[in-house]
Amino acid sequence: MPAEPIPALLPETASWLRRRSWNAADRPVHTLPAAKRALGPAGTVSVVLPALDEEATVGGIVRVIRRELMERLPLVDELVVVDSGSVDGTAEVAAEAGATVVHRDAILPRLPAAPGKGEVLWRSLLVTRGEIVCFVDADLREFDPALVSGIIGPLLTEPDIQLVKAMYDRPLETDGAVVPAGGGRVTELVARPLLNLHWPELAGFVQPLGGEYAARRSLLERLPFPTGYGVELGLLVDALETAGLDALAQVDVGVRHHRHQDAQALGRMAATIYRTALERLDRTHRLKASADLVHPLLTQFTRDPLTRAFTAHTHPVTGTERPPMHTVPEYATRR
Ligand SMILES: O=c1ccn([C@@H]2O[C@H](COP(=O)(O)OP(=O)(O)O)[C@@H](O)[C@H]2O)c(=O)[nH]1
Ligand SMILES: O=C(O)[C@@H](COP(=O)(O)O)O[C@H]1O[C@H](CO)[C@@H](O)[C@H](O)[C@H]1O
Repeated sequence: MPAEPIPALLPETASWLRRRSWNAADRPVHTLPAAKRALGPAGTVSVVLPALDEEATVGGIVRVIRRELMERLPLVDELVVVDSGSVDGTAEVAAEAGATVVHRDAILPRLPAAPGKGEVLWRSLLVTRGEIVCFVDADLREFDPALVSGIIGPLLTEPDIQLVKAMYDRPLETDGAVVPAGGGRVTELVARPLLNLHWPELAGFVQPLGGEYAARRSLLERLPFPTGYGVELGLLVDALETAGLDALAQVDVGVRHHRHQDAQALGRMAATIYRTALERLDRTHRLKASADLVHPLLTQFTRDPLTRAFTAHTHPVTGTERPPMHTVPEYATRR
């Protein structure tokens, strides 16, 4: 029995992985201010933290960005926390740490704010000035400034790049227990399968739902923003359709520690993401009538223990099924 051929990524996705998947160390942070200066106004950078009840973590993130990427190295020009309707001390803590804090209701008041992360990311474009906009979640712990400088780097040095996603290990850390690479549950169970089957060009993204990504304002201002948790999948798919795969990139920035929601909350997130995907499948006519026209491969990533690089593993997604048993002749004569 000949061995089944090992399935592989789409050629353009494999090529993309070789040319557009980097490490933060590829662009040492001390070299970036010169690249920024050379760009002039096109090199201005705004960092935006969407924050809903993040008083426990937002201050630490703001302080590190200010100290490392505004004071020690002039990389970031403005640091804005958009308060998404917090009822805790998020606004006070963020302001005390040195961020500009804007409440979502103060932005475009003629349009009442919808609940959700995407809503505040969208509104942030109205109250920031940078030509490069970098989104960072406000629930991160042990925040490493490379999560910002790593994804800004390509936008300061590669004119053709328009959007850069961070990639990182995502340990699942709950109640003192740590499951290495256990995080990104909606990514692994919903988003990655959806993207692989319907947008296989994007199968090379290690963290398609990651909350740390940077993009040129000239791209972001042309894209719709799903107002809830569909924003990451929506922006990634729409950036592919608008700018093309070669305008997208990802950078390995190490590890990301964040607060984890429970399974019921992630179920609501998954439903929103699935709906966001369905709307785009319909909009771009990718929703194939026949199931055998979806791309039948799933590519997952693990970090190689020796090279420490993310390594792709591609698996077939079988869609075969058997006919109703009553149509099988032997069934009628069975004893
Ligand atoms: O309605 C919302 C929901 C979330 N967030 C922020 O968006 C980021 C990511 O949200 P969350 O941590 O809930 O998502 P997870 O990382 O658990 O998927 C965090 O900074 C949240 O404070 C927000 O601003 N408004
Ligand atoms: O990637 C995921 O599966 C979810 C949940 O992560 P965990 O399972 O709690 O580590 O987290 C992401 O998804 C959200 C929706 O796109 C983003 O808004 C978050 O920034 C991101 O952390």
